[in-house]
Amino acid sequence: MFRKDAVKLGIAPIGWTNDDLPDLGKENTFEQCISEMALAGFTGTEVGNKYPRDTKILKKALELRNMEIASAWFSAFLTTKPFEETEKAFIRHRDFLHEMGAKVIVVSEQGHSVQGQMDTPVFDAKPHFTDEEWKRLAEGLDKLGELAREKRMKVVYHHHMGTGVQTTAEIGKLMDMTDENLVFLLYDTGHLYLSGEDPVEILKRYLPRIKHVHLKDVRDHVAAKVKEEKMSFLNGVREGVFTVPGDGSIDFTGIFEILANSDYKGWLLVEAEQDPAKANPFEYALRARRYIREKAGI
Ligand SMILES: O=C1C[C@@H](O)[C@H](O)[C@@H](O)C1=O
Ligand SMILES: [Co+2]
Repeated sequence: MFRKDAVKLGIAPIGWTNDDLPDLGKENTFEQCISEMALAGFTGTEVGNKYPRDTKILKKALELRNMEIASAWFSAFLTTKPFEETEKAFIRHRDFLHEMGAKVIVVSEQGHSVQGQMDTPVFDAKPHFTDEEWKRLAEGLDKLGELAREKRMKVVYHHHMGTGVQTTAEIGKLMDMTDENLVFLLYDTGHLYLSGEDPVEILKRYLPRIKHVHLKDVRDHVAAKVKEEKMSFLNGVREGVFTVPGDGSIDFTGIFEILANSDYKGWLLVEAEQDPAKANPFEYALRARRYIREKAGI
């Protein structure tokens, strides 16, 4: 059983409006999105591009609904651009999140990433970093980790389909090459399962370094189609490869048990990008909330 004060439940706006596929949910407003999140029983969210960037306005809208900001995605380009470019953008992002009260900063290396390319087959064309790129990535992440620590925050690295840090071996290499006190891991069930990794094994292995969790489920039959038809990551999303926990093929029982019996403290954040015209986001948020109550007892 989870300790009541250990975890908070959040949900990402990506089921309502998808920043990577802006036509998905373009009709859904920021207010509708956060109101439905709160109504479904969540108290936190990540930041989508419809959210106001003025922290006063954003805080007020969230406070009215008893919601808070858990974190927000940051794209790093440590392998392909001068460090200073990533550093400058990171500091702006960090300060915004700090002002909003978040404790973790989601970072993903987007150098050579194919996750945003509409026609690149995600299973065939993921990048592989050279030794030099690994070094730049690890050293850069340590520096971002130090910048986060200045504000008593943590960098949580997001392994991701279509990027250079996707597989078990790549996650292991990143964990080995970075400072365990500066760079932490974001555990995203959907990306691990879709990639063919064992989510339970990764959870057990890196538990002390996991400081943020994305709960995402995968529809097996769509995943098979994405592979066979050489679809891109985004076309896979459009096709419905991801869904909310309990609606796909991942059994979350063991995952919840391991987290509940560990020292994990932080967010469990449902993140299920799919077409809101096919999967009503409010309805799916309610389903996710019910599943978490049944399986995790919270
Ligand atoms: O955390 C995430 C943020 C999204 O932009 C991304 O593409 C999604 O798959 C994800 O896991
Ligand atoms: Co995620």
